[in-house]
Amino acid sequence: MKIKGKTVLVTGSGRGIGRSIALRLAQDGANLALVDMMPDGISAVANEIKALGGRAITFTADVSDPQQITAAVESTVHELGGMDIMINNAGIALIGPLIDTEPAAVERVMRVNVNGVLWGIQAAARSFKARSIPGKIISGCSIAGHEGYALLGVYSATKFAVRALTQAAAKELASDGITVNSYCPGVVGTDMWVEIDKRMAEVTGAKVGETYDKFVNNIALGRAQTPEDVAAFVSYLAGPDSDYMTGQSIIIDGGLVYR
Ligand SMILES: NC(=O)C1=CN([C@@H]2O[C@H](COP(=O)(O)OP(=O)(O)OC[C@H]3O[C@@H](n4cnc5c(N)ncnc54)[C@H](O)[C@@H]3O)[C@@H](O)[C@H]2O)C=CC1
Ligand SMILES: CC(=O)C(C)=O
Repeated sequence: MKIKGKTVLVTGSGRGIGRSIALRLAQDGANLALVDMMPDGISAVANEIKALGGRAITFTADVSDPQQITAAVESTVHELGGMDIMINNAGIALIGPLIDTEPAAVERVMRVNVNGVLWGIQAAARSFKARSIPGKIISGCSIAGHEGYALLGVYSATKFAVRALTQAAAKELASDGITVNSYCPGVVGTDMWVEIDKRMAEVTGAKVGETYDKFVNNIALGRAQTPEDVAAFVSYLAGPDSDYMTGQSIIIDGGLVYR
């Protein structure tokens, strides 16, 4: 209950990792603003939070549009009486060989994974500074932000960029008492990995399920990561025990990438 009474905005919280983060932080006592491009998921998650006795509001917004994400932050402050923690979780995958990658596909993944995180950092930092509060900004990175993966090359580049933004924002915002960190999961069994596995099968000729199994078999702890594993770490990043940490993109992957 270390974040009881705090207000948290989580992007991409209609399913997968974002949904688990929202539920975990609601259990920790936070009020939630749920943001996603798809309205149905966040509305279901809001109902789950309310059933737990928590408070949640929803905004359908595209993180790649700075106006939409700024509006979501401002409405959260207005409707919930504040916003203390921003979680830039929304992201999309792009799977395929670099030599075949089309400009439009690169632009799309950059707009969501890189620009989306930048606009989220910007909107949150402006809001924290305007209200003179020591907020926390937490973004979704990946093991692919520490190692470039074959057939996930552009996606990996976007996650390296998230690490760079995390470091630069931490340096720029430290004097305002704002901390900026990222979480770097490994192989989490969400819809994103269903898509990665399916597309990898199309590109490499592997059977459906084979690529996922190959990745999971390399995890030292012997199992795929659950969204709840990620949410437990984000709970630490959102709480006061991480107050002295800033500029870090921390791997939590069950033992797959060692840095
Ligand atoms: N699944 C995995 O193994 C890993 C995922 N990650 C990262 O964690 C984050 C969440 O991943 P998952 O939950 O697996 O993905 P997911 O695909 O299951 O869920 C992503 C959510 O984000 C929303 N979203 C996508 N684009 C959006 C946009 N432009 N604006 C607003 N919402 C948008 C989707 O509607 C969806 O609800 C992503 O940043 C991903 O790159 C990092 C490492 C591993
Ligand atoms: C989706 C993702 O980030 C990986 C490396 O699995």
